[in-house]
Amino acid sequence: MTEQPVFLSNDVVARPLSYDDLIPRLEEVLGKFSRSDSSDVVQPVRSVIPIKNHSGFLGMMPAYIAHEDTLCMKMVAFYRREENLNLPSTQATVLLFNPEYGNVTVVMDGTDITHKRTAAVSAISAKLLMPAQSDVLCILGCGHQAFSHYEIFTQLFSFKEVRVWSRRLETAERFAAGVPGPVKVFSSAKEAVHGADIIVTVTTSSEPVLFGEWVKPGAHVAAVGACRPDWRELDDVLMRDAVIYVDSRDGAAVESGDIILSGADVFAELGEVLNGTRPALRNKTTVFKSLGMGIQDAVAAKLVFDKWKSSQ
Ligand SMILES: NC(=O)C1=CN([C@@H]2O[C@H](COP(=O)(O)OP(=O)(O)OC[C@H]3O[C@@H](n4cnc5c(N)ncnc54)[C@H](O)[C@@H]3O)[C@@H](O)[C@H]2O)C=CC1
Ligand SMILES: O=C(O)C1=NCCCC1
Repeated sequence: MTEQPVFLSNDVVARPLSYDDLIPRLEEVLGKFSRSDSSDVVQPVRSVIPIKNHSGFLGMMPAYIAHEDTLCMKMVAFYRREENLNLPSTQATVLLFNPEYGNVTVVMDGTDITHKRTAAVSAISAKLLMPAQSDVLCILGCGHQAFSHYEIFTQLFSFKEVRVWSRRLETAERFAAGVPGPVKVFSSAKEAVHGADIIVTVTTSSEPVLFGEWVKPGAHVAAVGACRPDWRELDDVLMRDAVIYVDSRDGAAVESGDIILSGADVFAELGEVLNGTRPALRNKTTVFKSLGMGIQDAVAAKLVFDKWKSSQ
């Protein structure tokens, strides 16, 4: 009944977690989350405490998915890392519980889960909201999330051009050398963004890095960084002019500086678009403001554990 929990290291977690498995599961759970009549999915807004001495935060992300009886908690520490490139900006651990007894059955490194489920949700937003003809992908920020976003976006879609920019040119050059396909490195974000159909922002910046006046009308932006109420990646012009989609309205109202400080209205949750209760306004400039959700980690962790068990 209360056996010792299994520990799965990041190598073990990363192997079985494929985007092909992840995307349909994420679409399903996002849809359920956004149904007002559904009690199948329980997930409060993340509770976050500051780690004052280290410019960091610790987020607790519990989730319960009743129909598959998955009880999960991710704990994620994240930091503002403008200066110190040798320290990680995000560290996550995922726990799976036995829902009947309440004991922890599995402890997993949450690194790969966090990289892949975040990129997969951005890709879902792009599938729904990017212009029908999307030739140019631009990624601002060249860290871990940039790699996972590059991986899934180039797997799912065909771009004629992939562009990158980061605060430091050498980081962008290292990124370009580390991915399998051709990438154009830019030393200016404005030039990188010019004419792009999809823009992914994956920086640890707390100030805007993307400005509305640079963005091509009709483009889609997946905004992944700036997960604190006083942090920004996007300026007021973009937030005012674009149609804003989020993963969770409740989360966005509490955690997203881009939404709170610009006063922008949220048009829809991604789950509402997946359910067909709100439209995907593909012809307009759209922003998907991602904050991350415990249910996303729960479905990813369940996939990993089921595959691991069947391989034993
Ligand atoms: N929405 C979600 O579900 C999730 C969001 N995140 C957030 O995504 C962002 C990226 O995460 P990682 O790739 O893991 O971080 P990372 O530390 O690996 O990479 C961050 C990148 O941003 C660049 N950068 C830092 N400050 C900048 C500035 N002022 N202007 C432009 N570029 C700057 C760095 O040079 C680096 O290339 C973070 O803000 C993180 O908190 C992370 C996980 C999940
Ligand atoms: O959902 C997550 O995981 C994270 N969200 C925002 C900040 C870092 C991790």
